[in-house]
Amino acid sequence: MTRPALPDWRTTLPWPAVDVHKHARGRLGVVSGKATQTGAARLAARAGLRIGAGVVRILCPPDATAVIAPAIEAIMLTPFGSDEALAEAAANLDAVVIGPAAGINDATQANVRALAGTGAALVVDADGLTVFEGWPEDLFEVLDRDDVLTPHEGEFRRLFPVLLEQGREAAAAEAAKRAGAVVVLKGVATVIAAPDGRLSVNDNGTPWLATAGSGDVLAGMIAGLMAQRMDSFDAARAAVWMHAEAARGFGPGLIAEDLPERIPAVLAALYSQAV
Ligand SMILES: NC(=O)C1=CN([C@@H]2O[C@H](COP(=O)(O)OP(=O)(O)OC[C@H]3O[C@@H](n4cnc5c(N)ncnc54)[C@H](OP(=O)(O)O)[C@@H]3O)[C@@H](O)[C@H]2O)[C@@H](O)CC1
Ligand SMILES: Nc1ncnc2c1ncn2[C@@H]1O[C@H](COP(=O)(O)OP(=O)(O)O)[C@@H](O)[C@H]1O
Repeated sequence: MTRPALPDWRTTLPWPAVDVHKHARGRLGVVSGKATQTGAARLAARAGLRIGAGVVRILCPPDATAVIAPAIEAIMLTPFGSDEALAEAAANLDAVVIGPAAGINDATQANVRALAGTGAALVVDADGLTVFEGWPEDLFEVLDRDDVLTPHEGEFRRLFPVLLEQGREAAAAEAAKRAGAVVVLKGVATVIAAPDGRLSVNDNGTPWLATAGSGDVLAGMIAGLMAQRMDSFDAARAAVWMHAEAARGFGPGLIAEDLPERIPAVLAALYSQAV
């Protein structure tokens, strides 16, 4: 029986070395929303841990601490009370997710800016994108080329109001150039574009992913690979493919909580094909 061709990013997937320790496997942070909106961050954090980041920490507003603490085990928790405190808490992180259920308010904008000033590579999703509707340049000017934006089409239009008229691939390519960052335009066939012109269209999507919180899981998966120092474009391509493969493996009845639990099977299949 012939095996399906391995995805070309497979060779750069981070496998742990024999002498690795948890900090060397990558430190990931996920910014949570307020006390009533913590689920999205917990989904992203769990996905980041499952995909191999060695240490995962949720950074939360102080009021969310009592809600999140009883709902996590391996994941750690640090409260922050201001954007400066957030940047301090993120100082030694390799990658950070901000946006899922973060809140559409000035604090989220300030938090994105503060994180952009740290050494961490960013995945900006959901509210972290929406808060820049009307002034996207304020976001683009603080991004680095290894940061990743993960809009669905609604969020994409908020930052790039007319680009989708060119078609999804051209729109994503132009958006990546304008943003100076990797753009993951989510949808049936997710388009991944880098500011240097690299572009990829994912081919294993499944409508079982159309369920609340699945994008939060994807953000955590991408950032989890970036925390392990995978190139951001490859991390996005790999995570989008594995996210869909996890959903396909589960099938009917899938909810976002199921996705992180399917990641080990997807990773194991990739690993066994490679050895
Ligand atoms: N467990 C949790 O805690 C979860 C928390 N979450 C958090 O909740 C917050 C609000 O989330 P949300 O879904 O209401 O915001 P958002 O996606 O902007 O939708 C607003 C409008 O945008 C549009 N639109 C949406 N999708 C589209 C698409 N693919 N393509 C095109 N258009 C699309 C659509 O407009 P319509 O088409 O209805 O006119 C829709 O009504 C946010 O912080 C999020 O992170 C979620 O992550 C879920 C799990
Ligand atoms: N019909 C579909 N076919 C394939 N993938 C889909 C479909 N609908 C949604 N998805 C995927 O599901 C995820 C939804 O993300 P998002 O809209 O941000 O949801 P949420 O904000 O609830 O987390 C994205 O990865 C998107 O590509």
